[in-house]
Amino acid sequence: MSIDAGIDVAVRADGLVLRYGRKAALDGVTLTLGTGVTGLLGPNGAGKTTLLRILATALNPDAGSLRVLGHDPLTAPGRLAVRRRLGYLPQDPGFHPGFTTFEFVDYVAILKELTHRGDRHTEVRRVLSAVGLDDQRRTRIRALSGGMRQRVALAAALVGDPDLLILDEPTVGLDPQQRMRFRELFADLGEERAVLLSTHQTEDVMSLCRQVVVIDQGTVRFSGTPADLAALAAGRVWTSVTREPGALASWRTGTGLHRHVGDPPHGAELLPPTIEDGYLMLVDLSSGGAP
Ligand SMILES: Nc1ncnc2c1ncn2[C@@H]1O[C@H](COP(=O)(O)OP(=O)(O)OP(=O)(O)O)[C@@H](O)[C@H]1O
Repeated sequence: MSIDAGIDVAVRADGLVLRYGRKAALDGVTLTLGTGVTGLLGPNGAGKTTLLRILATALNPDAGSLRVLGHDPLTAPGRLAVRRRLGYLPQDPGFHPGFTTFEFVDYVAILKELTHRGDRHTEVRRVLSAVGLDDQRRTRIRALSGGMRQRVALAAALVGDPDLLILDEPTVGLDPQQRMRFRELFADLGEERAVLLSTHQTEDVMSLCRQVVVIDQGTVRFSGTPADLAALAAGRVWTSVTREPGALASWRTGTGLHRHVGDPPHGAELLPPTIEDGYLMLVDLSSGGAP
């Protein structure tokens, strides 16, 4: 992909601010996204959906500058150019429950300016097949399970083979087999384009993402590789038979032993850190904590 004046950059955001009333949901977010899958982690209310909506041109920031696919989405022509090359899976896709799966994705394809009926229907079949919904084309959306609806929403985001995919919690509600399938799909998609996905699943980030961005209270707390995120907790994860009240986080695992993240006592039995441990070192646990 060579989108931004020959540079492999899909998104360049600088100092994005978005306020709801007096509360800043984003308080100066700066980030760069290139080809590959980037995971966006953060506690509930951190500003993930707000950021994705701005990148997807559904919301204008109050301050800051933005380039998406080489265009300025804060101008009308720039916004149109971005929308033509963007796939967006919002948290609430606004399904019409009376539509069949095919009708809904076809409707999205019409909005995406696929005007030739035959070509459009071929594209709709392609994306439904990509998400494993060949057999549900004629099923009404109201009759689909939550996980299947999620697949319909992803199919809609894939219409037109976009250069940038913005996915708001795409694996929510999926069973482990489907999650694995989605990971394969995202990894394939990320080979040639930029994919940004927000998630609370740290395993998705570990197994899939080239880059991970952590936001908390509207600011970027970390940007780097998943391995670098895990490394933040190196030497700070340990196990013992008893609970440690002084740890940042401490829980009894299925083996009966306790796992702790924080400052280990002298002589503690250290464990290799996961990205969840690194994440716990970053976010303010009093604000909610879970990724
Ligand atoms: N339309 C709105 N009006 C007022 N406040 C809002 C609105 N949308 C979001 N907020 C607030 O902005 C902050 C960021 O919300 P956002 O939905 O971006 O967080 P998030 O990281 O996506 O959370 P989650 O993980 O729970 O989906 C939260 O404090 C939220 O309450």
